[in-house]
Amino acid sequence: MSDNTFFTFEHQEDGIAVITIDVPGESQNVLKMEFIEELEPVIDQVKSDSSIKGLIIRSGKAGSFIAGADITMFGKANTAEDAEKLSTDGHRIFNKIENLKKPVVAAIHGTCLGGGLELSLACSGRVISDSPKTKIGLPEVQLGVLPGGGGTQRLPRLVGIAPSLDMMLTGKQLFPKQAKKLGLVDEVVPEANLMKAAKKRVSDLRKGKEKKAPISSYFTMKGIQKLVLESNPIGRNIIFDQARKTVEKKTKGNYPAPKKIIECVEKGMSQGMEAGLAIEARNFGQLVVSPEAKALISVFFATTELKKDNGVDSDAEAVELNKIGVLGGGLMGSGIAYVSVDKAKKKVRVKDVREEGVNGALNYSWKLISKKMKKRIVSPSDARRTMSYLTGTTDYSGFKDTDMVIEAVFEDLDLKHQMVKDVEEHCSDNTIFATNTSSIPITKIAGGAKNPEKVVGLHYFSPVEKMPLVEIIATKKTEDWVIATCVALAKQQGKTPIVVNDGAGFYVNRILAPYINEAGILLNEGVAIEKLDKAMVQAGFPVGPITLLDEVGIDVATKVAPILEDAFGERMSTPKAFEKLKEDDRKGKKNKRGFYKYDGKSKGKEVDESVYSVLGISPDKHVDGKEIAERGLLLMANEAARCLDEGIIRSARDGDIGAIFGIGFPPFKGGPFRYMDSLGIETVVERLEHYQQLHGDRYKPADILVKMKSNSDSFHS
Ligand SMILES: C[C@H](O)CC(=O)SCCNC(=O)CCNC(=O)[C@H](O)C(C)(C)COP(=O)(O)OP(=O)(O)OC[C@H]1O[C@@H](n2cnc3c(N)ncnc32)[C@H](O)[C@@H]1OP(=O)(O)O
Repeated sequence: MSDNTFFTFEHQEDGIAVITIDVPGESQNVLKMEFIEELEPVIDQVKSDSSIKGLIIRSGKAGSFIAGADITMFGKANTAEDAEKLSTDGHRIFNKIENLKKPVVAAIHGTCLGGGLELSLACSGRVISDSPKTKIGLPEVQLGVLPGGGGTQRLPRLVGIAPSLDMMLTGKQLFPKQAKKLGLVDEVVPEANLMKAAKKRVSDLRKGKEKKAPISSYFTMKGIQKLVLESNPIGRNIIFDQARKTVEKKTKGNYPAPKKIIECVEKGMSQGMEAGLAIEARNFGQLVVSPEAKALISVFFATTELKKDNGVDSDAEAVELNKIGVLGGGLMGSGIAYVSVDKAKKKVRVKDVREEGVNGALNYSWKLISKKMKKRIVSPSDARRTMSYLTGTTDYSGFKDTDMVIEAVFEDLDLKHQMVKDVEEHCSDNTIFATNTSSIPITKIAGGAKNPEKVVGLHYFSPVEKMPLVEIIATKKTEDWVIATCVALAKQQGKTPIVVNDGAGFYVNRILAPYINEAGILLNEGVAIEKLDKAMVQAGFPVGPITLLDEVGIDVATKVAPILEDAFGERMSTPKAFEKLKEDDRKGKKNKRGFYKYDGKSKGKEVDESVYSVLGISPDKHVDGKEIAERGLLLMANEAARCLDEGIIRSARDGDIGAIFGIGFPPFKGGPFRYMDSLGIETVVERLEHYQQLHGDRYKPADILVKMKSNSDSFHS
């Protein structure tokens, strides 16, 4: 047995050699350059040593095969050529593995992502554990780069062009059974049998019993048609054209990586492996140094940091929550109950004043859980067990032993005060009272509380099961352990939490308001509805501001607006357009009366032109889409800067993540603070002043920006 820094190499008596990867000082195995340098001579040794009949590559870490190339290496590459070399060095060693005339089997348990999967694709066989910890995929696109370890070449050759594009363009991670079905792996076995299965595969490969990986179900199940489509140039062109169209529709040209992935696969399939690898390395190099990749990588590291953050400046510890009460079985309450039972595995008791409300909440969870059951992500017995955590009531029975109660009732201060009183009466003195209000300051809700130190805001976004952010709002009195407990719960619910201080609109709604208001002002000036939406979608938001208003509800927005106007004055005043539409009983999608038509007759999305007559305008004003986008982005960023200055958010990092995960701020810009940094604070101030002269003081640059401009500062180092 020989020891290396990154792995041990063991030549066993049965003639099989085993490499056990265990990168020191890391919880996940990651591929570093030094690892490649260490591995190369060992592969040469395997090749030349005739007593070695086959090789198994496995991990020595629990729950992590290999999480990919070490992403920190990307930041150290100063030029595209530096980054290209990372890829070509990887290619050299992976080619050596592929070209060994001996079987090499990857024994995979735990995360097998990016470069980790690419290493295993260079092997002649792959066996994986059936553990829920085992996930397999090429997530590089989410970092703004592409699989640079041969993935764009080996994956399509193994599973087919269309399925490989699907994996690489979405970055999706597959569970073991899905990977097997796709033909990506040969065998799924219990973790305890992994090495036994790997050895058997080596032996079978030696005997020629298993020359090839099983044919992907993509070919076997969907039939010969697809095989024909992929095996001739005309058919392949159809697939690539379709992929390009889908990518363009989704990315609006804002993300360069997907296009380059398609190019790599296309060239590789038509010009051969060598040419494919060359273009892969070149494209990888260019992407690594692109501003989009830098922004997306910053989002990855910010999210990773937040996983370890307890949300407070002290070392306060979260208390264990055994049972959670949820007040209100509406959309938000149902969603909160679902993530609490299904993800956080907590006992949950839902209370609603109406029986139908309780049933609605239980059904909501059941629908989502049975969907997972149908997809075989959970077994029927697991699904039943999860549902058994969830119970309902129309009174406070079963609330005495709740450790936390989350209220999700109407946005009415008196009602919230009643909830606080009820919880004090029916629960214990230690029960945390969390409110899911999106607009009422938490300090006001805590006003009449006996234990205001246990009152906290827990602001989820709709739909709860999909939206990744939770805003945790602390008042001056909220105790640190209460905040730390909410942070821990949100993480268990699969969310990324940011802790903010109490203030009108908290953080997310506060920065959203001027952006939405600007759309209202432009609309009132005669800019067409679809133009406003298109400009922001083109800029990288998932939906435009007007569509968002229809989704959230014009009534809801106009309820939050006066709170913000009271707190911040004229710069937040509600545009006349929204008031007029509210008077016209337009609530948006929910009452099928909004900016768009919801009559079921319109083809696609159609503007409800009657909005213009309600507003007394004709939509013929021309404002360039780029200007619309810049105005919205600058107003949002300017307000974000004020939030940082006032201590509403704890850091620029939290502000970036809050905006991306809560609003859909374009991830390729890295969040409002990275956006301002990338423009340069001087430019931000100049652009705001330019619009201030044209449109008034709502564009006045935040004090912090003016200060930063004179010191040539940036938010992130
Ligand atoms: C050439 C190639 O094609 C290019 C590539 O391979 S690019 C990389 C592709 N891989 C990825 O994108 C995976 C990124 N990692 C993840 O998604 C998640 O970390 C994970 C699912 C692997 C594990 O998640 P989780 O268990 O919650 O652990 P998490 O807290 O995120 O990570 C643990 C540690 O591993 C680090 N880490 C994980 N993957 C890493 C990577 N690829 N590079 C560097 N560090 C990584 C994290 O930064 C964190 O470090 P820390 O403890 O010092 O803060």
